[in-house]
Amino acid sequence: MKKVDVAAAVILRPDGSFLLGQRAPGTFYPGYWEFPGGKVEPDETPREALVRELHEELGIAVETAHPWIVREHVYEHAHVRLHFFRVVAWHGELQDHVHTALSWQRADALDVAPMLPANAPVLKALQLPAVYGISHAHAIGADAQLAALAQALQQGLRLVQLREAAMPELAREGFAAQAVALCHRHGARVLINGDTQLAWALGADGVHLPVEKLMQSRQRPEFPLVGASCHDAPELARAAVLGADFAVLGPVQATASHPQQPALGWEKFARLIEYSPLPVYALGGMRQADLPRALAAGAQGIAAIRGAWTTD
Ligand SMILES: Nc1nc2c([nH]c(=O)n2[C@@H]2O[C@H](COP(=O)(O)OP(=O)(O)OP(=O)(O)O)[C@@H](O)[C@H]2O)c(=O)[nH]1
Repeated sequence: MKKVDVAAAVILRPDGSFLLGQRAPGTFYPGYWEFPGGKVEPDETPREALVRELHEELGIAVETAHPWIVREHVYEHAHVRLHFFRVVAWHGELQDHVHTALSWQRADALDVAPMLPANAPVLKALQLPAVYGISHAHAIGADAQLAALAQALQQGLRLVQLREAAMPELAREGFAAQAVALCHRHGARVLINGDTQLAWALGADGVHLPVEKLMQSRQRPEFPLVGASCHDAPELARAAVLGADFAVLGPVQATASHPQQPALGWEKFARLIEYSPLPVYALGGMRQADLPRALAAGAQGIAAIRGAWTTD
């Protein structure tokens, strides 16, 4: 079956809600909900199609659209390749010309159904925040890390990785137990790097797979959330095949924590994730100030070790 490229828009409001449209009678999957968008014409880029479709369908002019994930799905009528964009700025009054209804929705509290079958993983990706904080208690000490974690959670951090393979086992378990409890008190999700058993024992939300574990795993670990560390295209492909929820790719810039790894730079980062079905965080020397750059490159956001903690 021929592949059909489609541009799809996650039109986001500052409160995190996004727009869905209900497909009209007489189309494929009538009554199903979808992200606004449509087919890419032969002479268009996906971005150009996005701008045209949103103008035609909704009467709005796109100001800022970040490329995001690309997902393929085989329907009875077509093999579609959906190029998702996150539209964060636009102007004009919303006037729907093609749907039965429009609705602003939140990924964690969807109250319209059914969604088009290709879109379930997209809703899961929409629940990921822009910043992924990675602990380094082994370097700064457990108490300092817990204090920094508490402060970052207070300031809105919602996704955390405990990356403490370098800590002695007992100390690591004690630290992780406190950190998991602290994250959960703040409604943040927390993943344990590399240690499935510890993640189970502590009731963590998932595991984060270091590269060796990613390449060895035959099956997705059974957790609500699975992340994976990647440095190149084969590793990103492996994370997608395994069914991870997101990947971390780096180092984008040279860092003190990984001086031996050559930096990718933003251009190569953007090229590597151009067709990624998974959301990807940029890692390596990242600070809050790098977030706009990361989003423009197509990232989910930034993953930071030093840059996530304000008190070290
Ligand atoms: N716009 C949009 N299309 C989606 C989404 N998810 C998804 O699988 N699709 C598929 O991508 C294609 C979108 O094409 P379209 O909206 O331009 O065309 P259509 O099938 O409604 O009819 P058409 O042949 O009259 O253009 C459809 O096959 C649709 O099922 C989504 O979230 N938004």
